[in-house]
Formats: sequence, structure tokens, C-alpha cells
Amino acid sequence: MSKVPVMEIFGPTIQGEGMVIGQKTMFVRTAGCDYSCSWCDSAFTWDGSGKDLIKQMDAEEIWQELKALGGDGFSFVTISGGNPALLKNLHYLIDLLRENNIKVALETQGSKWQDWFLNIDELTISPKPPSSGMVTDFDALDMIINKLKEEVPAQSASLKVVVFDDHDYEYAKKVHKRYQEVPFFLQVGNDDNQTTDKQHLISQLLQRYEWLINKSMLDDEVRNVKVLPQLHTYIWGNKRGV
Ligand SMILES: C[S@@+](CC[C@H](N)C(=O)[O-])C[C@H]1O[C@@H](n2cnc3c(N)ncnc32)[C@H](O)[C@@H]1O
Ligand SMILES: Nc1nc2[nH]cc(C(=O)O)c2c(=O)[nH]1
Ligand code: SF4
Ligand SMILES: [Mg+2]
Repeated sequence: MSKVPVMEIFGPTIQGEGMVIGQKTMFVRTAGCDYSCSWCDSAFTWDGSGKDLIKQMDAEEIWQELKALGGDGFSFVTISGGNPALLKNLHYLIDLLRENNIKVALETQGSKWQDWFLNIDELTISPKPPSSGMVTDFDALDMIINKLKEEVPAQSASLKVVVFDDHDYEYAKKVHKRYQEVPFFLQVGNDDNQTTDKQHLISQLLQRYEWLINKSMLDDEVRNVKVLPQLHTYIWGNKRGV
């Protein structure tokens, strides 16, 4: 059977980000990423610090672990990473979840295509702004968005750009203009993803959220946008596995 590297399985919790924010969901976080964003809040999936936690698991083992944690109390699973789009054989898990009437969401940065994207109910593509230190391959992203447009209903995919500063905001606008027909989300960047001082973190994040709201509300060129925080950080701060 085909195995994939799993970093953590957790839940039930709320989806804290993007198009289905607030949704009760389980999470499967895969290991490994082709990027190394300066502010990655899940760097343990790729920087070596979490390597002892990685388990090679097949679809059935992951499903059993999800059920052991979530019992009968879930109908939604979110796959994140790292970049789960590096894993060609993830389709075994996606198919097994769907056979069990589970809706599947997946988070990826839009650097790599997999044919199984077409079987994801809620696909979030999160291209990375300049503050990440990464450079977007717009040829790859064009290809991904075009394929999705041809094959699946527009509502099931969305673009989510994390914004830390003015440069990131300009980048986000460029992405929105390029793919106007794709639902577009701006997300507040967390630039202090190590602190355990939750109250301080929340007040910082609220200020950043207000900044991002003000900026986009005053911008006539950005009309159809949803501006969101990372909701889970307001409840649990930088805690892992929530
Ligand atoms: C950890 S990534 C994993 C999935 C995929 N590699 C990606 O980046 O889309 C999940 C989401 O968290 C976002 N994220 C990571 N670090 C963040 C931070 N410090 N502040 C806000 N969002 C962050 C990413 O932009 C992405 O949308
Ligand atoms: N609650 C919760 N919501 C999330 N949405 C996206 C997450 C991620 O790390 O991909 C995430 C996460 O780690 N926790
Ligand atoms: S692409 Fe996602 S997982 Fe990879 S480094 Fe960037 S934020 Fe982290
Ligand atoms: Mg996260």
C-alpha cells in the first residue's frame, strides 16, 4: 500500500482560515515543503525540527487514526502541510475519505499540480507574497488555475494571500487581478509565531487585522474580497495541533 509522510493528525477543531472558516474539521498535516517561507508557522514540517514525529502512513491507517480521535463526530477533513501537493499518492486517502462521505479540504501554495486536486471539495491555493522570501512561478500558477477552471465549479477553489506589509498587499492585488473569477481572501500575517504570550499576540494580531481591513476597504480596485484573521490563533495562540 502507498504511504505518505504524516507530521500530525488532530481535531476536531475549527477551520481557522479561508473559505470555510469556522467549519468543524479534522486535520491531517503532511511533512515536507518545496518552499521555506520566512514566517512559516508550520516550519517543523520541513526544517528538520520535527523529523522524529514523521510517520509513514497509508490511507487506511490515517483513516483509523482520524476515527480514533474524532469518533463519529466529524464529516470534514482538512489536509495541510508542508505542501501536500508534493505527494502524488495522496489520492488514496482522498478517495477513501470521500467513500466515507467525508468532505475534503486541502491547503497548498500553488507551486505544483496534482490530478487529485479535482477531487478536493474545498481547495485553498495560497501563493506567497514578497515578505515570505519566495518567488511565485506564475506559469505554474496559471496552469493550475486554468485546469481548475476547466474542470471544477469555481466555488470549490479559492485564493488566499497572507499579507504582512504594503508590498505584500500590492502582490495580493496583482494575484486578484490576474485571477478575477476565483474567490479571493486576504489573511492577516502572524509575524510572532513563536511567542507564548497569548494576550500580547492577540492584541498585535487585532491591530494588524484592523490595518488590513482599513487598507482594503479604502481601495476601490479591490471590490470582491473577504478579509480574514487566522481565527484559531485568537483562541489558542501559537499552540500546535489545534
Ligand atoms: C502552513 S501552510 C501549509 C499549506 C501550504 N504550504 C501553503 O502555504 O498554503 C497553511 C497556511 O498557513 C499560512 N501561514 C503560514 N504561516 C503563516 C503566518 N505566519 N501568518 C499567517 N498565515 C500563515 C500559509 O500562507 C497557508 O495559507
Ligand atoms: N484550526 C486550524 N485551522 C487551520 N487552517 C489552516 C491551518 C494550517 O495550518 O494549514 C490550520 C491549523 O493549523 N489550525
Ligand atoms: S509554503 Fe506553506 S508550509 Fe511551505 S514554507 Fe510556506 S507557509 Fe510553510
Ligand atoms: Mg496553521
